[in-house]
Amino acid sequence: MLPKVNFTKTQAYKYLTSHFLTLTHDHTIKSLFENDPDRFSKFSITFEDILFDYSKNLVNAETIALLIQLARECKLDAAIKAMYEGEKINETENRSVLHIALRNTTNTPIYVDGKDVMPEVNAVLAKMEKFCHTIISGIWKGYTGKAITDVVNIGIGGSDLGPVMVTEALKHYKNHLNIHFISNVDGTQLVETLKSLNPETTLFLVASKTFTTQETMTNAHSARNWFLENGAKEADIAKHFAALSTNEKAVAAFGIDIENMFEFWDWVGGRYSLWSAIGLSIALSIGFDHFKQLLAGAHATDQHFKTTPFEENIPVLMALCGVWYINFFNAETHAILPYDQYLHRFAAYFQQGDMESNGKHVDRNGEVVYYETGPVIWGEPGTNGQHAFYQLIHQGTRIIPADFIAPAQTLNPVGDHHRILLSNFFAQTEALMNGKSEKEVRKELKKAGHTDEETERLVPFKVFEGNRPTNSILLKKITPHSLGSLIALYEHKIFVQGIIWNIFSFDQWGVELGKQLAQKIQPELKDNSLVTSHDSSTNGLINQYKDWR
Ligand SMILES: O=P(O)(O)OC[C@H]1O[C@](O)(CO)[C@@H](O)[C@@H]1O
Repeated sequence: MLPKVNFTKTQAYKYLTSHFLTLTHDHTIKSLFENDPDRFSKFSITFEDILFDYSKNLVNAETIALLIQLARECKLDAAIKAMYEGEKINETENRSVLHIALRNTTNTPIYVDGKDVMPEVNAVLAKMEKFCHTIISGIWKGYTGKAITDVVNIGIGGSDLGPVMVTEALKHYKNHLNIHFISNVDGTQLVETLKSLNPETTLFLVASKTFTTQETMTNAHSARNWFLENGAKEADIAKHFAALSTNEKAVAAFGIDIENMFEFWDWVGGRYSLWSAIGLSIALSIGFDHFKQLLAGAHATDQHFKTTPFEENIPVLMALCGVWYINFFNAETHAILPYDQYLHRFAAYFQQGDMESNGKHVDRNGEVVYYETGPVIWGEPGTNGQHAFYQLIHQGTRIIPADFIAPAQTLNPVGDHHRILLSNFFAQTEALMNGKSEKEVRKELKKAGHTDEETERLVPFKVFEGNRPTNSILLKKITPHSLGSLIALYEHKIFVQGIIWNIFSFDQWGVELGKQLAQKIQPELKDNSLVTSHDSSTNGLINQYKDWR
């Protein structure tokens, strides 16, 4: 059982409330640097090939000490232990939460209901490895004797976003196989994807934890129809369809050979499943050795999170800084801004990871909370974001804590590109912190030849308040290992915040209502009869749709 502490009732929260007033009145981030030449070394941590710099936050040593006291009062250490020991901390679904077991490369036993899960984890990994070898090498033949050239992952949510994000992030390491993803039930994605494919050389991976998700099953059935309508027979399905699931019965009912099923378990949350059989498209794309490196990178973070004192623990500090801004500064969103094109789906991935986990308004006692919980997560790769939405981060009315992520080494050295990219990465966090004062603006305008009158007119628009908080995460290079570590840092950050906020981070009841209503509306769309069973807006929209279709 997880501890159930209301963090707003702790001593630390009380202290933080008064500390907030003194710190925000007396300091800016800029002044914190001016007053402490060692600030960077005090507020940054190097872990393997990742430098986490949180010095450009509105925190001092006292803030961090109080936030850590808060974590202790919320019994974070007991919660971490409970997760790592396989306790059923997903209490509303009565499940353990063990994505850490999927990448437990040191193979220490982890027990669920008294049974070590590692033999099963290793058996599936071995099966995946063998499968990857036969597909990538071309030993596996399609129904006309040709090798597989294209792999289509059919899944949605956690059965899509992780594989999409990682295959994109590790594109540099990919082999000859073309990997495609179909997630949306909008037939457009299916039709556009299948257009370029040859059934003789295409492998479909039907990725669904439950194997009941409507979008995925609809797409999987349509893909099977396409396969059969284009020359293949029922008996050929075994050579072209595999399933990644926990639900053997439903996989068999769909007609997929159980030999081609890659299993995982109910203790793997959908949005934490890229490390499981759900990662098969990743392993096929980059090869199994690279996939193992991805797991090893995540395992290294798991060890860091489990064994490092909170003062030096990156996910703990990421989480606590987030709590500081959300619960004391009323920050509503958190931006993830990777200065690396390969990470272009990283923010989208953690939209599900974070928002499906911590988008909760009921605490672990079943009480409605009166404090803020999970932030809105958003972001795009820099420098594209700079030319789109950074205006609001620099000069808008809201506080937007942001993570800036960049690799020191590029995988694609071309001319001066990487130097330009990284100079922007460094410049942005500096600009957000320092801003530009009236005095500086005046000097600049005068130097540019503006009259006194013009200068005074323009000054207010050109001032940057600064004092906008950021984390910088500098990686040596994007590798399967470093990416694995980075993803796991964010996963554990989400866990820590869920513990502080006293919410259950591993269920997702909030996605059910819309699904239920869609099931109810679906039969109403069959014919053209007038619909009157809903509110007037929903009726009006449905009836107009019927009129126009
Ligand atoms: O893998 P499944 O069972 O098809 O579920 C897909 C997704 O649907 C959800 O249950 C709800 O969106 C996610 O948590 C999950 O990742």
